[in-house]
Amino acid sequence: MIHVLVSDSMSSEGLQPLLDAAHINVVQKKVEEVDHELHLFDALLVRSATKVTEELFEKMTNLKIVGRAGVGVDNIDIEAATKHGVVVINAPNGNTISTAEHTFAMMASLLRHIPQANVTVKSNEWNRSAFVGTELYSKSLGIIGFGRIGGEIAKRARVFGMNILVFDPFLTKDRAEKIGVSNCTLDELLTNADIITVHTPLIKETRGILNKETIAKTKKGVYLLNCARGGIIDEAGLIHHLENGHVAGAALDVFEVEPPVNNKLLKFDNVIVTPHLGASTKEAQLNVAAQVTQEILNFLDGKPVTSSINLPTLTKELFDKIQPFYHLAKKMGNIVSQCMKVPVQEVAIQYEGSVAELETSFITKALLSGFLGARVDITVNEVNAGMIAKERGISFSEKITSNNSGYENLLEVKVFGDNQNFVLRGTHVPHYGERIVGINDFNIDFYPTGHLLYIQHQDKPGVIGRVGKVLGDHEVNIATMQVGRKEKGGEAIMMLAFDRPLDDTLTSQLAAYDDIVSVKSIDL
Ligand SMILES: NC(=O)C1=CN([C@@H]2O[C@H](COP(=O)(O)OP(=O)(O)OC[C@H]3O[C@@H](n4cnc5c(N)ncnc54)[C@H](O)[C@@H]3O)[C@@H](O)[C@H]2O)C=CC1
Ligand SMILES: O=C(O)C(=O)COP(=O)(O)O
Repeated sequence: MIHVLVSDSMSSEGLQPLLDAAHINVVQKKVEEVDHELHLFDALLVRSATKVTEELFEKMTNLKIVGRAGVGVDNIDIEAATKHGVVVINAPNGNTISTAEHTFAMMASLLRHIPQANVTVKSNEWNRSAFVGTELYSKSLGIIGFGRIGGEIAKRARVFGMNILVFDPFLTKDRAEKIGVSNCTLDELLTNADIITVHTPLIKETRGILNKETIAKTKKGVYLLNCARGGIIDEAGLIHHLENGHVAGAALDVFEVEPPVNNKLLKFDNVIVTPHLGASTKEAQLNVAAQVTQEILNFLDGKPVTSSINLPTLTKELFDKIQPFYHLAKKMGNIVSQCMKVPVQEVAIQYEGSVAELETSFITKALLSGFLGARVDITVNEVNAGMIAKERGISFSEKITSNNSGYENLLEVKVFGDNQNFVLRGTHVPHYGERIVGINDFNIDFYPTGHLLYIQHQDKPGVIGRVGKVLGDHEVNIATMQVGRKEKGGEAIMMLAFDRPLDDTLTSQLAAYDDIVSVKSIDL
């Protein structure tokens, strides 16, 4: 008998195939209610309420798979799941429409003061002049984060006669053209939008993307919406601009702390709120429950799953052989992604030497997952990297070459982006480890780990000394340093490694020097 625990409320229609399976025992109870039987369960199904922690994995010793009936997996400790050998799956597109519709409903409500007016009429007031609204028609809607939900909102906004401004650094020209929107810079969006809505994942780059400083750049009287994740709009910054009257109103479905406790935002008349209801429709709940149910059934049946977000199931023998290249490829993808912060159309990987005899498709996916990992909400891995690349309009290819560049094995990745290409070469030396041996046309040799600084500069006396002095003046210790050049006095590169991350002011200071062409900080 297989035991499945469903610990958050879920559509029973969606769960039906699991409930019908004779060999599966489904228990619909909260984790706390089955504390003494946790070791029995093979599968766990959750929404956002259950916190799937390391401690829970330790108690659920028989657990093989966690299914998240929704998109965000921030309530699941993915690293712990992977460590415990538990596959985590989600339902990435089951609630897209519902969340887009909820955002739209919030936008209309905000501009027409519907929640506030509703309260007064029910309190026997009839004050029409207090609730004069604003039309959506011909207003500019700024969408920050143009993935599944952002794209659906744009379609609806167009029908309402709105102008659409999009900011998404990873949106390719092709996809933008297909949907009929044009990408702009964040500043262009901030200064031109009448209404701004955020639909990015909550990651380092997007936490507080709207804050005291960025909101100050918006039009006076701007409306702001967050139906993605609490923290993408910095709550303190929003409060500041509500108090000074710069922001005309805000609609929030999500909060930095949920449920909100003593949150000042709830005190503003021009802030309307819902309790994280984006995905709460019958349809979305049926979709997400049915999707994870099917995936769990496939998985328990030994069939492949399509929306796994952590490690795939690999035989140990195969994994042992490709493990060194897996780690190298992942880091190479990550380095390229951090050096190419522009939309990318193509990733081409080439294998040379002994690595070409292994399961290269898996290594290609590892490289892609390293590349995409910094750009999307869900944890990208070898299982879903190809699918996500395709969704983002990024094509990828792999080629085995008979070239002999002198290395026992060599991986080369070429990335083609908007007006910019990048080439990185890496090798794995047994008993010595991973090495990056080439960047664009330059030969170099460094260990890809920790905090790195990649500097393109002119090969002139004093440049290296100046870099050393700036870092020294800031008490930054250089752990290792490699330089490469093509010809005397021409273009050159430096790769420096540090024991701690560098702050942005330091990289900007270095980038300002005449003979320094670019400075990119890389964290692995
Ligand atoms: N309120 C609710 O109940 C729900 C909230 N969500 C949240 O909505 C968010 C978006 O979901 P999807 O559209 O399905 O995800 P998605 O992954 O399809 O789209 C996210 C987009 O954000 C972009 N992005 C990444 N970093 C960025 C940056 N620094 N600046 C601007 N754009 C950036 C990505 O390129 C991508 O296009 C997720 O965080 C999800 O958790 C999702 C469903 C329901
Ligand atoms: O899918 C998501 O990311 C959501 O935020 C929806 O969360 P929920 O399942 O409604 O608790």
